[in-house]
Amino acid sequence: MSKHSAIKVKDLVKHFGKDDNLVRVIEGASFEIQKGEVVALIAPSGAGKTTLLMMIGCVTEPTSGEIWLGEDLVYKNKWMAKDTRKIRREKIGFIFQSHYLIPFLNVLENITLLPQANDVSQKDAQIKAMELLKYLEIDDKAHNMTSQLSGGQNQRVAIARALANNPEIILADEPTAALDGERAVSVIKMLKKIASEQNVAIITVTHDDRILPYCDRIMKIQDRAIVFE
Ligand SMILES: Nc1ncnc2c1ncn2[C@@H]1O[C@H](COP(=O)(O)OP(=O)(O)OP(=O)(O)O)[C@@H](O)[C@H]1O
Repeated sequence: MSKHSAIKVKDLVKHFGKDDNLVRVIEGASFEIQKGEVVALIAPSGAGKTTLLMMIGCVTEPTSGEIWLGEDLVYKNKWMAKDTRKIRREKIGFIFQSHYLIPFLNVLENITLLPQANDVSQKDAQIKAMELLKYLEIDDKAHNMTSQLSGGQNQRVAIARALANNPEIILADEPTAALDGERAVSVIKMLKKIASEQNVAIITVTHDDRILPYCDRIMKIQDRAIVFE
């Protein structure tokens, strides 16, 4: 396991159902993603992009194989840790197509909710949240309700929320799908900056050709295996 590796997947298999209802989604996928890399994951609908992301994110249990996150073997034919939620909280930030911000909380409260649930004090959570909002250039919106923000601004808040626990890995599922061209590019540029400045590995599922030039590598699911372009 290299020191620079953020994600390593070996012989990963995922099937849903069995017998007549067996769906083979991933068959023997192996790949490695380095810290600081932004990788686009592209494949046709139903090919298994979300399933792959959710296995790496310790949400969906694989059928077999190995998953390493940094130096930790988190899955080897079974979850290796008793508490997969803890791994998720400590190592991973998720960003989705719909930002899933809570409409009746302001921007700052949305970002500090999870760290506070993880026993970070309100003061420390707010200091970190303000740092992130400054970094993402929306600190002037800290006390606004999310309903008062544009789609692109809300997606930045969702990025700040994903970063609030200092994750080693960000998993993004079509983070720019709801945005127009300029805002989509601004969000991917932001992710690229985070990856290189904070040494975070980012996998982003996308159907959006506009963001591919900003990614370091393009990963595809082809014949149930992973290939790089
Ligand atoms: N819980 C489940 N039970 C059974 N089959 C499932 C389940 N979740 C996903 N699948 C199947 O696994 C395959 C991959 O689904 P997945 O959602 O990962 O694809 P995707 O590439 O993300 O698709 P899209 O681009 O449409 O979001 C599909 O055939 C889907 O029907």
